[in-house]
Amino acid sequence: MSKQTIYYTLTDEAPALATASLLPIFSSFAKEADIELKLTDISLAGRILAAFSDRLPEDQRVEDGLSFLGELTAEPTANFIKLPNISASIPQLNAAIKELQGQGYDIPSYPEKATSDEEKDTLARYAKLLGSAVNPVLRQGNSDRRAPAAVKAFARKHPHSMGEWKKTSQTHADYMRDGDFFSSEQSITMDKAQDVRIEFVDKSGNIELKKTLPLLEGEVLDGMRMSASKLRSFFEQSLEEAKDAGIMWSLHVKATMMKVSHPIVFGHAVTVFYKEVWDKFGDLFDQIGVNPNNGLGSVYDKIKSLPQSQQDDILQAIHDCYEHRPEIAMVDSVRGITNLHVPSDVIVDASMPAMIRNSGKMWGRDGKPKDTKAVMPESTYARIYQEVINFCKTNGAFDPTTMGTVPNVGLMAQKAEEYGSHDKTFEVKQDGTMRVLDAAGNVLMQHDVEKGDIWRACQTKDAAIKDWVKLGVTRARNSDTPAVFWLDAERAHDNELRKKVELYLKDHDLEGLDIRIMSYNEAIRFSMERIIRGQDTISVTGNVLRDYLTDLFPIMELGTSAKMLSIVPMLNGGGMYETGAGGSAPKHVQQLQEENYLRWDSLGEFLATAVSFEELGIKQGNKKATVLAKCLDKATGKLLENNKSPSRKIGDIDNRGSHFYLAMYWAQELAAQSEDSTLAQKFAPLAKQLTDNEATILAELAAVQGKPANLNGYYHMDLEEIFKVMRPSQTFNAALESL
Ligand SMILES: NC(=O)C1=CN([C@@H]2O[C@H](COP(=O)(O)OP(=O)(O)OC[C@H]3O[C@@H](n4cnc5c(N)ncnc54)[C@H](OP(=O)(O)O)[C@@H]3O)[C@@H](O)[C@H]2O)C=CC1
Ligand SMILES: O=C(O)CCC(=O)C(=O)O
Ligand SMILES: [Mg+2]
Repeated sequence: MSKQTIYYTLTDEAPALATASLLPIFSSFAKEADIELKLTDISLAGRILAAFSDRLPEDQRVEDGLSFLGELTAEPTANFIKLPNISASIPQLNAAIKELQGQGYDIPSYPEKATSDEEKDTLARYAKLLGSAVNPVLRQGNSDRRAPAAVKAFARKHPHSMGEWKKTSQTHADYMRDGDFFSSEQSITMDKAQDVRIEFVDKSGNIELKKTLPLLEGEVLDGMRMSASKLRSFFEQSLEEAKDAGIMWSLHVKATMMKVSHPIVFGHAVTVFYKEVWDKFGDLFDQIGVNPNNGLGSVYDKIKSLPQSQQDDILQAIHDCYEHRPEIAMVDSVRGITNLHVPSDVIVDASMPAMIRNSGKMWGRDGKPKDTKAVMPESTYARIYQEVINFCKTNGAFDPTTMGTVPNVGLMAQKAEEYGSHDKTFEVKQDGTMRVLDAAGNVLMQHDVEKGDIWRACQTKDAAIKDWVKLGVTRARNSDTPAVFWLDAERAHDNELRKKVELYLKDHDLEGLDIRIMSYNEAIRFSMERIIRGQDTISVTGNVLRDYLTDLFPIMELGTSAKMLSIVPMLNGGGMYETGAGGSAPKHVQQLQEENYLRWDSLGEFLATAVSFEELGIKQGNKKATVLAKCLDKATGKLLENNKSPSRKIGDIDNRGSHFYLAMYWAQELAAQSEDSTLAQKFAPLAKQLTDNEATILAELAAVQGKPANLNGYYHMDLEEIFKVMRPSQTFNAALESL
């Protein structure tokens, strides 16, 4: 049998660090089944260098890992393990560029404004790297995320803490009642393949072509607009209400996944909250390049070039705003980082569940948890959070020891819905009309717009929808669990989808299955009523709800979405196995740098890798891979059973310690199994070596804790250095090498 390849991604922050310890273990074990794990760089820094490869000297060029993997998604044998990566906001991108320049890479800075051709080219290259730039390329299939039985059993036995909910809690979700995308959405299904045109028509009738879109037969196209003036009034009103009620105010957007629309929304929040600052210094800010869409951090950054007295005036004006505004939720109260500092700091999918788990409280300036008005302007999805809050107020906090589970089947293939919307999202420059015309010139949809409004289109391909329906039914069948399609009767887009869902469900044997279609509020209530009775309900949702629900429920059920199994069965037959459903945990890197302790839990990597091996067994007949997979799953179960996951605090076993236990249990399982005697013989000595040296290895791992660790970079860490930092046990390393 020829060698089979699994591509293991090198990403950013905590997952990249964990990779330095874990990949050598996976590779050593995999080679016994003729499997090679190839590290492929899709980190933010790697993507920046690849984008400017042509401008760099030979020895500084790097492979374009993302394009490589992107092309490979078309192959039926594609098998990737993807760890979470940074979906960069502009401040993150700038920091990464600065770091690379400091390391001697002659790459251009991010241009604030692009006038020359060269600047335009630079901006276009960086635009491709911004926000959610990796996932839509690699996720060439729909999403299947769930908590495996062993993980669920562990959470029931060792529950994480849950903050108590009081009926008197004043926390609530707030969203626009009018003027948002929800209230203006229009949607059509194409009856034939054709190019449609997106145009802007000004008040004098001049037409500007914004974009031509080639659409396929059966493709669903949506158009919607958010009114800037209504958004601003909404923010103002929400601030006044929070002030009057004496509660905090917090903003939750997803500036990375909705990388064009949400930074603009975020920018409006900044300029409404700090209105007086912008009234007074707006012109100056324009001159020095302050961009509110990049947060208040942009002000602090840009004013450094001004004389001290002027800086003091600006800082005073910012301070004065706090006098009449409600208290603002903090990202880091010790460092004074507010909710409005950086658009990527408060990501709705992770921040809302964290708040709900924490008695509905966010952190105040004094570091104390407080009730908050959680503002998510777009009402489409924000309403579900109010349902959860109401539910917790009535029923108390969820109980991880008894609650059921809500796995998700999410529509995201072929850049479905918001994933593909970025190049069709426009901030309107003057009053007029945005419209979409078919090839014959008929108007398919149109919206009256005003200067500053955000207009966007989304497209969803028929093949993606068909596959999503199939995946939903398959999951319902395989897990014998009711499945709910979350389709809102009030949404134009969902009504188009509903017709297809009803049609495609007929392709499947539904005998004995419980499959329903419900609006969002109904669906979440139904799922929560069941969950507190220990019952499971599959949510079959669109792309944004996929993102939101796969943090929301896992964070209640398991404490973190890092413990999810997250699979992308690709439309062309390959598979991508993602690790967990959360992000790259920047806080964890800080802890490692300060005290050489990494609390990242690699459970997601363990689960994903087992499925990746399992697939090689099924699709390529690699029997040894099947045995590796089974034993890895058993080892993961044992690791959970014996509580060998990393703890949060120094002194215990961290990420590296948990990897050692995984390797030891895995080797023990392989030595003990009888399906493949060659593997059993091969792993018996390793199992013995690791078991005999457990105390020595743990001592070697513990010895490095407590001192700062140097990574020679944050975005572009020194790989050799991180392998050294993450593999400090010579005894363990030698044992692996002896295989
Ligand atoms: N799939 C992807 O590629 C995704 C990428 N991202 C990116 O990740 C970055 C950070 O996003 P952010 O919103 O802060 O969300 P994160 O999920 O990275 O962090 C939130 C918190 O979740 C906990 N956490 C997450 N993963 C783990 C893990 N494996 N082990 C232990 N704890 C974990 C940590 O909490 P605690 O410290 O309390 O233990 C962490 O501080 C952003 O750049 C974002 O774009 C975000 C989502 C998905
Ligand atoms: O693509 C992204 O930016 C984030 C994705 C994410 O949060 C998720 O898939 O859960
Ligand atoms: Mg998410």
